[in-house]
Amino acid sequence: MVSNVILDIEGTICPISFVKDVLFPYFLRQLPALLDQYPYPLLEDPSDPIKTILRKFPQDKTATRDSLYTYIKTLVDNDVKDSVLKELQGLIWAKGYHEGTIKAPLYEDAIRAMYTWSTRKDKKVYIYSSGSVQAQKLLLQYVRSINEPETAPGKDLNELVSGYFDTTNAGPKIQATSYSKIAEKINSSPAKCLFLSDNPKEVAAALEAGMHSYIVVRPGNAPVESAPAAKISTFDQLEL
Ligand SMILES: CSCCC(=O)C(=O)COP(=O)(O)O
Ligand SMILES: [Mg+2]
Repeated sequence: MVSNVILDIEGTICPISFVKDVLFPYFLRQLPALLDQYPYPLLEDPSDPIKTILRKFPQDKTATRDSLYTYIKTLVDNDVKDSVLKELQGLIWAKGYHEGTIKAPLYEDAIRAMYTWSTRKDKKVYIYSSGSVQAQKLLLQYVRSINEPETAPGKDLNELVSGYFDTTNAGPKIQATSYSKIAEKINSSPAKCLFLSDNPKEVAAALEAGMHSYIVVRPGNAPVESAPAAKISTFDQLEL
């Protein structure tokens, strides 16, 4: 029996287009002004959280403002799941979410299932995304159903989630050991966990760790050629 449902975010509970067309462009618009406020090379300053993150990028990239900008932009343009980039993005997106500029459109079946599972005594919902834990919490704090207008009042779904995992606290999403670690952290055997993701490599890693897993197919996702597991197109197909 499945006791823990672990959800990927992009391409699973929300469209990839929200990340590519809303979140990434918002981040890139804020980036020049953010980098302009510092002298280079970046020196240590524990009192400044942004500078502290920027200094985690490779030292040769932080030598000048332009080399740092080019490096970060290249990571974003290539959708590199770099943990320092993800930490920085979480910090920048916070402004957009809190100001009301950004609201995350979630698939209606995903919202419904999260409510249903989290209110059952025998189920818990977790998140595992390449986005930082801070970015995950923000995204779930400002949610609208994908079928509602952008002006719809936001819902906060964080109370439905029992824990958040990213590449920093669990490890890379395409490695089986990350899923074993998550199971251990939530005091569960992998056999009692179900992982849902759009990425077949992530699904293969979860299966290797002994979890149940399905590939989630949503409009706009990359076509899945060789599938390591069955595909679902809505969470309504799951009988848990
Ligand atoms: C949750 S933060 C925004 C999405 C993001 O940056 C990302 O890399 C999502 O990757 P996922 O593992 O959820 O497919
Ligand atoms: Mg995904």
